Amino acid sequence: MNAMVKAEAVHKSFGPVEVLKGIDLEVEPREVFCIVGPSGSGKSTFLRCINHLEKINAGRLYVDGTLVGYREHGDKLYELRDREVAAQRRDIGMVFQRFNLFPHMTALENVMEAPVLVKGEAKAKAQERARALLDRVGLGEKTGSYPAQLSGGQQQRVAIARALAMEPKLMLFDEPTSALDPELVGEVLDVMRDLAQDGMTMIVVTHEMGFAREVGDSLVFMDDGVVVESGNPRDVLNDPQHERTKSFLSKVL
Ligand SMILES: Nc1ncnc2c1ncn2[C@@H]1O[C@H](COP(=O)(O)OP(=O)(O)OP(=O)(O)O)[C@@H](O)[C@H]1O
Repeated sequence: MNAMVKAEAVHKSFGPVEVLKGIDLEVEPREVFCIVGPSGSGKSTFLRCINHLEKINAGRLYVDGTLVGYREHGDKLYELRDREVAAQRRDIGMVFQRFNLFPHMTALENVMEAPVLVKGEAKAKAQERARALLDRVGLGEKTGSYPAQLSGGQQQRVAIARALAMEPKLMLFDEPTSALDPELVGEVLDVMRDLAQDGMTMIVVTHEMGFAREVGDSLVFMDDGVVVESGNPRDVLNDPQHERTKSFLSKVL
């Protein structure tokens, strides 16, 4: 079986600044793969490369065995057309730190939007699934609410339902709880835990070490654009081997 994500010597620079300096990793299907590390270490940039929001400069990045953003011919790479990129992106759901919901649409409309617009799904069918998804994230009573009428935790749960509406095979979470008031963090982590139990493949950039320890199958510690250390989350968090990991964890644990 293909790895769900495979990174081989992935490099990414912004102008002269090299942010990813050769990332190698593999995420297996159904795995909850956590990425931790200090601010500026390149965690978000790596997720954004998987989801076509950034283009890598060197190396290879695969999702489910398919090269991201390029077609390989011999040892040459050709950029994909927009249509092909859009098709690849459909398989990937992304949840950001800020919920990015459409403010003028209800929770239900936010969740239905992409299946109708992007996949051309019939409205009635999209609506039915959107209701079921909102129910699943505990918001069955809030389908008619606008984002401004919802708490941060509720908005983030709508954002998760919206990503799930496209039936992705991979979910990317970029610090999904770090913009929330502390009392709202748990409700979002509960939804993520539920997704993990359902077998969703998830890459989670997080500072929630409790979640990583409990729910994570693998964890990498990134610093300064490289993977410094990786392994089972319990092992890495309880007994870090590298000085940089030890120093970071001593500040956050
Ligand atoms: N579009 C961009 N243009 C220029 N520099 C960028 C761009 N995006 C990110 N960077 C830089 O890349 C570096 C890594 O940023 P990134 O957001 O990936 O780190 P991070 O580990 O996710 O940090 P944080 O935990 O603060 O979100 C930072 O120095 C950032 O300023």
